[in-house]
Amino acid sequence: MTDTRAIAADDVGPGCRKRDPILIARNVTRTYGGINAVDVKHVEIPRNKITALIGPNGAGKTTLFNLLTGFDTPQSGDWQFEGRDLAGVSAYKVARMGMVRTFQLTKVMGKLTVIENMRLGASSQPGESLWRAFLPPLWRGREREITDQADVLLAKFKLDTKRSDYAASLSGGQRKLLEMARALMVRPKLVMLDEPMAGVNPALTQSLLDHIKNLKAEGMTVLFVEHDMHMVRHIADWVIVMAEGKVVAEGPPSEVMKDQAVIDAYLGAHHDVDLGDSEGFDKLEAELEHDAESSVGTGPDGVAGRRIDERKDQA
Ligand SMILES: Nc1ncnc2c1ncn2[C@@H]1O[C@H](COP(=O)(O)OP(=O)(O)OP(=O)(O)O)[C@@H](O)[C@H]1O
Repeated sequence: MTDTRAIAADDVGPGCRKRDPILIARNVTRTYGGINAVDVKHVEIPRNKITALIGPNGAGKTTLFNLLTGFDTPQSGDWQFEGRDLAGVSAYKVARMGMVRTFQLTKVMGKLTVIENMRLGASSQPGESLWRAFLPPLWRGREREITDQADVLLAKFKLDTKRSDYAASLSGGQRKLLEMARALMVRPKLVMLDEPMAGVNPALTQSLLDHIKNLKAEGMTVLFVEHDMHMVRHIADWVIVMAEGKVVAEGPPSEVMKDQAVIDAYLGAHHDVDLGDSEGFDKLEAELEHDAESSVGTGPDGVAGRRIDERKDQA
């Protein structure tokens, strides 16, 4: 059933409190030379919603992703994921705690096969524990589990036919799918996608959109950076806008696109972005309505291979 309760806990605006935040960040700053790449006083990401992080080039979106996921270190600030402090926690551990991210330029390993890439994404590898290494039945069992989970995901992302191909042979869009599928190997709670649609051909765009919507349908939270405003309007429940390192606006997509601070932020750097036009958006809606590929609501096994009854137990 769709959750129609308000996302914000108080007045909607930059830095507003959420009814049920999964991630809370305070006073996070990062400077490069004299530039304030990120200067975020307070931001909260709502649980089990799709939040778009938008803003003109150089606004600090990717830097904020890097800081929150342990790929970069801020000058100041603290942030909690599911109530646990993450400042100083390595990227590897952040992912194992259930917060994963993908990159603007995909980081799949070209010289490994698709299935090998998937296996690398698993939360614990058989070789990681010394005593397990001395007990072959234990690590063989875990290896089988990892491979089975990877195969389920590859089938869902329609990459199963590419299983033994080198990742380098995939198209840009397929690499994005592989990176997303690999991120799901840790059965995350929060999935952060940096420009998931960039460089993806129109045939795969619909499939990617569906996968993002499926993540939410299966109980996950999504935070994504995107420049395509029609995509944002189509799938986001909430939009956070950054400019010059700060959060300058946030709210539901239809409201945010009308916000003067957002229009001003974009007019400086992004003349080509059409924030108000709904024609393209309506066309996209119509196309997706007839999208036979849509897999929202598929069977008891979700995209992440976690059974729906299992997720209900955790709720
Ligand atoms: N490694 C770095 N060294 C120096 N400056 C950097 C570095 N990374 C980011 N910056 C600067 O920090 C600011 C924020 O950059 P960032 O890439 O986070 O913006 P963005 O909103 O993700 O932009 P885009 O939409 O173009 O990806 C920019 O002024 C950028 O030049």
